[in-house]
Amino acid sequence: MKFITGSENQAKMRAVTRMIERYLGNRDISSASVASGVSPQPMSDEETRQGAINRAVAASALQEDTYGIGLEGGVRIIGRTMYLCNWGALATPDGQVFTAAGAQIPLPEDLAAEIKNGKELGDAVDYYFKKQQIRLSEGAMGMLTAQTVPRDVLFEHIMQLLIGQFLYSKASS
Ligand SMILES: O=P(O)(O)OP(=O)(O)OP(=O)(O)OC[C@H]1O[C@@H](n2cnc3c(O)ncnc32)[C@H](O)[C@@H]1O
Ligand SMILES: [Mg+2]
Repeated sequence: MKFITGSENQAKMRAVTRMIERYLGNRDISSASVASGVSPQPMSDEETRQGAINRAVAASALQEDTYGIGLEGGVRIIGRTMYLCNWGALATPDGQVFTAAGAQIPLPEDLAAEIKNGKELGDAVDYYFKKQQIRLSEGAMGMLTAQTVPRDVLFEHIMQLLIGQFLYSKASS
């Protein structure tokens, strides 16, 4: 079983590697930058989910007999509140695609306003917290939860949901 993650982001790679090793054992896992096919800053659950699916399918297509993983971050608005949203997808070599979403929390109003003005969340978060490259470490989720849920842990949960559905489908087929 060979896996390619459709991103070079270290927070995503940490989550993928840890969860595959935990549930599927020692596997060949690599990463490659692939197109998400959606905007750099997805603005809805639909768009974020599609980005994850596109990355997973593109990563799976890079090599023969390879599973592709796509993880995508975005925001979505409910009423007057903007929430962080994250989606993941696992594409199998035979064309199945599993999807799962992560937990969501509201963004502070100032941060939401920056994103509504066209700023990417990654840049807006660095500016807001006066820190560099937060998206590669604890992420907005980690900063806004006093580090109780850093970005890699959020992605680990999504990976558990993807691997779990995959194992269930294999067991029940
Ligand atoms: O290299 P890739 O895989 O593209 O990783 P990324 O950090 O850009 O992550 P996404 O494209 O999945 O996320 C879309 C945008 O939202 C930002 N983002 C998403 N979740 C974030 C988080 O928890 N903390 C900081 N930025 C986040 C991210 O930096 C992008 O600007
Ligand atoms: Mg990106």
